[in-house]
Amino acid sequence: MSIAVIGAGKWGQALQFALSKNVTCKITSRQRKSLENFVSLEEALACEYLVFALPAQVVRTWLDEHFQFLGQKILVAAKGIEKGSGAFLNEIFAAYIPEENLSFLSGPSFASEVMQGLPTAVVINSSNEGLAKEFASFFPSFMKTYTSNDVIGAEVCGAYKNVLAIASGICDGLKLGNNARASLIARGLVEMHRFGKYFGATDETFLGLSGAGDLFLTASSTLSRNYRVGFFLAEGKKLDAILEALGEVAEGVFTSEAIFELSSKHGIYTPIAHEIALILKGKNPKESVKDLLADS
Ligand SMILES: NC(=O)C1=CN([C@@H]2O[C@H](COP(=O)(O)OP(=O)(O)OC[C@H]3O[C@@H](n4cnc5c(N)ncnc54)[C@H](OP(=O)(O)O)[C@@H]3O)[C@@H](O)[C@H]2O)C=CC1
Ligand SMILES: O=C(CO)COP(=O)(O)O
Repeated sequence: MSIAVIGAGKWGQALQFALSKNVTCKITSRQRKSLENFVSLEEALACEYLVFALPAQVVRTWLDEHFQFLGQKILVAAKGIEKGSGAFLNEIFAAYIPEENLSFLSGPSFASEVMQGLPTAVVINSSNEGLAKEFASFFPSFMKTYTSNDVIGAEVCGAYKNVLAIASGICDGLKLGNNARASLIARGLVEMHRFGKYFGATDETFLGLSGAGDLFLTASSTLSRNYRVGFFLAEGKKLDAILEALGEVAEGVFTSEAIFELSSKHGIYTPIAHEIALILKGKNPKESVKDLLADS
């Protein structure tokens, strides 16, 4: 079998590290990197299995410009909802790849801890159970893999938790305390569930690794890029400067806009995500706290 990771960022490198414990895993990226088994894009695309670790917002353009379906089996490792269109990643990929060849990775998984071989549990989500189990079999023993057929739920959880992580970072940056952060995360889980159910997600996904697990991880750790964006926003730093200094993607910034658009269009009550979108547009975080506390 042959497998390649597309996108040699933090997550792509971590996934290659993990997969290489069991199989020879190639990797390719826009900029050449001195990594073992770094190959050309053409060689990567010729592999039977592909793992996409590109930022969600660039996926559609990348597929348009580079992808040719040759029967490859796909694991999408990105987390986000496309701003502008409000498209989930399964919708974007479905335009290029048959559903039975598509799977999606979710769950609490910081790249930096995977790179240390620390115990991690993830979920591989697909309508094709056999495909999910195939990809699950490639992962090493320190990564416990579950499978699920709730693709929508996994995608909503992976994307929405990034927005809630920004909210949690703001909470801590404003020094609002542990009560406030716990309440915010709990109410955020309710809101994420409400949003996901509207699009057909399954209840238990939100109580598992994809939902509560990834939310608890990302909303309570400075390892999260999204949490750090929120923390620095609360300190009064400008978003552009924060992202420049971060040097890595913070998907919640873009997914926040997508959720704002989708919730407004479909009339879904998502007050926390709504306030994060307003804060990212310049609203004073302290005003958002007052408005959330006043919200009935
Ligand atoms: N980091 C983590 O802990 C985790 C991240 N994820 C998700 O994985 C995805 C990638 O995140 P991560 O790897 O951390 O991000 P990074 O910012 O570390 O890396 C982004 C990667 O995407 C590539 N890239 C960026 N823009 C383009 C473009 N326009 N065309 C082609 N390639 C592009 C870059 O290529 P190059 O370097 O060659 O320029 C880089 O390799 C995100 O959706 C994230 O939410 C999921 C779980 C954990
Ligand atoms: O998705 C992640 C952990 O599961 C990574 O979160 P950040 O993108 O906020 O760093």
